[in-house]
Amino acid sequence: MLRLQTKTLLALASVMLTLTLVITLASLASFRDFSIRAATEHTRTAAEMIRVALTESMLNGTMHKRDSLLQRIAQVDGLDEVRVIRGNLVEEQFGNGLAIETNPDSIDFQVLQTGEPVYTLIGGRLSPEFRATIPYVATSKGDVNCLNCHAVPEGSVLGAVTLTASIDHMRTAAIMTVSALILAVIIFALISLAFLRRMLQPLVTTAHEIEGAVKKAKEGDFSVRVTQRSNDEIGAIAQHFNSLADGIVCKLTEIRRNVAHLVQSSPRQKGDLLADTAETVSGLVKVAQFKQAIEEDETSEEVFQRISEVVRDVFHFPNYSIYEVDHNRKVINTMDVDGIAQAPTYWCNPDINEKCTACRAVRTGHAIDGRENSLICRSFSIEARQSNRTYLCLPVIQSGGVGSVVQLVLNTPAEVEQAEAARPLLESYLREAAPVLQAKRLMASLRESTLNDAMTGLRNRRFLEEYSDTLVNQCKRRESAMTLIMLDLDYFKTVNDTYGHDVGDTILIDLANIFKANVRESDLIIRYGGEEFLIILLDTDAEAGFQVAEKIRKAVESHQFNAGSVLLNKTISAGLADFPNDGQAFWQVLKFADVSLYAAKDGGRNQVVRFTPDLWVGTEKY
Ligand SMILES: Nc1nc2c(ncn2[C@@H]2O[C@H](COP(=O)(O)OP(=O)(O)OP(=O)(O)O)[C@@H](O)[C@H]2O)c(=O)[nH]1
Repeated sequence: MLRLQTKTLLALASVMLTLTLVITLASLASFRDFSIRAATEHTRTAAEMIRVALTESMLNGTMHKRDSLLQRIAQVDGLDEVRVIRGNLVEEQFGNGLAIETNPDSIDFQVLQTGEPVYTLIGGRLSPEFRATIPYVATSKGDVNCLNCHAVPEGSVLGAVTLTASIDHMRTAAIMTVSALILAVIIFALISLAFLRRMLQPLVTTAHEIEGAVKKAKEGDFSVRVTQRSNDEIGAIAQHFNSLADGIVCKLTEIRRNVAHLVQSSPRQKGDLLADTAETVSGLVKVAQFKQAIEEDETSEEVFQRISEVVRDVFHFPNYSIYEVDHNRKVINTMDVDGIAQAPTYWCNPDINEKCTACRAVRTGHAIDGRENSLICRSFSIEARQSNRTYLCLPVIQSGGVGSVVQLVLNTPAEVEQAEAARPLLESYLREAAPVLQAKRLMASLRESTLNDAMTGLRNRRFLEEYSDTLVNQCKRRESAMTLIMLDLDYFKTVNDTYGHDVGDTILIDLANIFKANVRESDLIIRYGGEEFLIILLDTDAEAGFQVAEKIRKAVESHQFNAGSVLLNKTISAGLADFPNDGQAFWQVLKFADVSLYAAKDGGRNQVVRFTPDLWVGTEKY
């Protein structure tokens, strides 16, 4: 690439060279023209003088001495040869004349014939000479009447004079003049070049400095400044460039400060300030989009799935775990392993699921970095540790406690480095996820509470209303039956009346525990009304259900309820019906269980009555 200064100087040098050439050629041409004109005039004047001298010689009768006259004229400085040729008419009148006058060459001959002068250059390039051959024409109109002596017609050619003059001195003079001109132009060119170079120096240096600074800026280094060398436009460019660079650095620093505030740590700078900042800002934009997405998610499971996608797709970690600490802060649920939702615990000892304090991140609330010492958390999988893997566990703090943990399993030194770089942004994602997870958990527990009975911890009637369709569908899918048992404490009112409501509540809680102890985990126990309960035995027909109901009845009968100062014995009555054997609609079967309960009450209490169609005499809707 040609530099600006070189280009400008080369352009000027070319202009000067062309100018020199033009001046030289123009000078030579005009000089040649001038030389020829001057020689023509000189020779014409000399020819006229010779003609006058010869006329005078004729008048004075000294024509016979014309040879010496011509020789003396030829000695005049600048003339090389003077020769007179007689024309035919003169020879006819006065004879042949001198020998020299009778031997015309081709040019003499042409002039004698035409009566027109001929001017020409002869002698070649080395010693050029100018030759002029001029005719003498007879006239009666001048001072001397030629026709007085010459018996010729008016206008006849009497003869011709040939004059030869060297123009060597003129050529020397021309060369000297042109050389002087060229020298002057060269000196002018050199002075101009030096002046121009000096003029261009600040522009060129400033341009070089700006070029270097822009190159560095492209690599993200905005620290280079340009020296202000003058107070003209170049100086202004340097000044503007510097203030532009200052402005960029200032704005970028401000953006980085804000970004650092947002990610709560200084983003790593790899050298390119602009690219690093752009990368971090686009990372934060993704965090904001992530936040918006999880806020609109319905369940915490969906949020965990999005966190999993971030770890896998944004940060490109193939191996990781996501754990959720249960709301009672006792157990940990494994939400995701390597992108598989609800997968069994893989990268940690499964004991952490049962005892959440075995997870160091949950226990301490700090990030646990296994890179320095992989034994810092003993729950990390032994197999993984033996295969030189390490880990970085980041706790997600929800309402002052650890709500979840994201564990990165790092397989290679490159992944370890990658984790270090990714950590600030990943923690930003987790910070955004924390309140959303907390809100989802709160919503879930609120919803759970509306479906549960606060006193006994059993499901309530609202739960049954929401869940009955699912139950029916399950039954149909499995082609199995379920038994609905309605239960009611006998003479419970007297307990309240005698010992007060608190004792009554304690008895209801004890009763719920007896129910729980006598049915399968998969069965449903619902507090249906005040002291009325519904037990739904899944995959159980009425016959088997009756046995369970009996077992419960006996368990209650034999239980001694603590009424403060005394122990009480209480009994229950129960009625049961079978879905779908007793009825095709759930709420119909429930009604049948209810009427069976009333039959049990009517039958003397402390008994279980299985529904029979004769018990249903009503016609009302269920
Ligand atoms: N302590 C307490 N009592 C309740 C609760 N819910 C309902 N009860 C009481 O349970 C009693 C039910 O009385 P009744 O419907 O007359 O029935 P009962 O006295 O058990 O007699 P039978 O059912 O006919 O054997 C009422 O006194 C209610 O106030 C509760 O949550 N706690």
